[in-house]
Amino acid sequence: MSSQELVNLDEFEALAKTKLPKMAFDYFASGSEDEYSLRENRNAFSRIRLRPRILVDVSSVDASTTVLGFRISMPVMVAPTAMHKLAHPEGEVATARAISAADTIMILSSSSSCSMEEVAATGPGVRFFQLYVYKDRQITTQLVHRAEDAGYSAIVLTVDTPRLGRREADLKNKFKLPPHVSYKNVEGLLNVNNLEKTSDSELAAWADNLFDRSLNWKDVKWLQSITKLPVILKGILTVEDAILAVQAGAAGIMVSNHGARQLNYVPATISVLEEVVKAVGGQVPVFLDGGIRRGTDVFKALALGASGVFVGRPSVFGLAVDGEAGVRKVLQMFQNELEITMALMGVCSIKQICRNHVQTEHEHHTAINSKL
Ligand SMILES: Cc1cc2nc3c(=O)[nH]c(=O)nc-3n(C[C@H](O)[C@H](O)[C@H](O)COP(=O)(O)O)c2cc1C
Ligand SMILES: CC(C)CC(=O)C(=O)O
Repeated sequence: MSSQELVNLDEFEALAKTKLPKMAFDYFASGSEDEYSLRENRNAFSRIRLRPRILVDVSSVDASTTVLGFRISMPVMVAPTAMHKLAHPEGEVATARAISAADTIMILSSSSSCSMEEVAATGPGVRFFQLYVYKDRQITTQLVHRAEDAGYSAIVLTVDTPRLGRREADLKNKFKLPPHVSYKNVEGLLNVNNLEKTSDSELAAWADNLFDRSLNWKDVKWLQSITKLPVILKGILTVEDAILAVQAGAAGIMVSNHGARQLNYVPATISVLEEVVKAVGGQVPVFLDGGIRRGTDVFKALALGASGVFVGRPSVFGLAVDGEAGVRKVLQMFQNELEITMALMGVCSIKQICRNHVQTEHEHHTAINSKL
């Protein structure tokens, strides 16, 4: 079946499952431990209702928006996900082409299977570089400078991964990269031959051996001291940390629980978005990822104050199903669903989306109780 026949992301995921080896599919799809947060990332969206306005002239609907000064076709961007060659032989190069064709922003994972230079060489496109801080700060610094040289426009520092969450599927599968897939950005830089086998998952052992667990707020300043690029902090789930992030000079915040792959029992990202926006939204853009699968999800996040959203697994499943064409189709689906949602909500531009367009579960119950 071609990706052109698929009508939603659940179908992409189901088809990806039939195409990929179990070890790869499980790595992409799973969350940590018993996956409470993974289910919540989706379920929390279904608890938010929409309040459409009618009889608005929606003959022209424009979903375009601006992120960090870049004009893009829609407020849906692509989150960093590692190891795209596990999904398709062309890896991140194919993903990058599809994203620039869709005229939106890609965050390239520092753990990509094509190098950041190979991705940059695919042609023009707005790209940010996601950073994991390695114990070896010299190599970390090199990565940041290479990203600058290759034309990346921001550094996205992931702050929720001092260790890898317990992904039981990976442990059971004894996750291991096949010979044709490697951490391209650090190839020849990090000594990976003598890694201590701390876990049955090679990925967890990689993080255990190489990631800098001492990473703390002072390092955000350190990162700013080695780059002129704006620094976005990815993985914030509390108002307290959002305030610290702004104090530390973050140019933006990503409310994210890493696709529910790190700490289980953290809340769904959409359920903490509004309090973070209330605390710091006036100062920096607040983005969200986690469980976005529909145009209506995008709309809900924007109504609760997000400046844009990112999708992780959807682009990987698109890639697995049909390479570059699959990722293009996934992004087209988001654009199309968002535009239809906007029209049915009585909204012609992203700026018109406001808080009154959504009703949370709590508001729904308050409204019912007040009538009793
Ligand atoms: C397979 C996979 C690999 C990921 N790799 C990275 C990574 O290298 N760096 C990072 O900051 N986040 C990584 N993430 C987290 C994503 O950036 C993002 O937060 C998450 O996927 C969003 O949730 P969603 O998949 O429900 O859209 C990864 C997520 C997945 C599913
Ligand atoms: C290489 C890994 C640390 C990538 C990652 O963040 C993930 O699998 O969630």
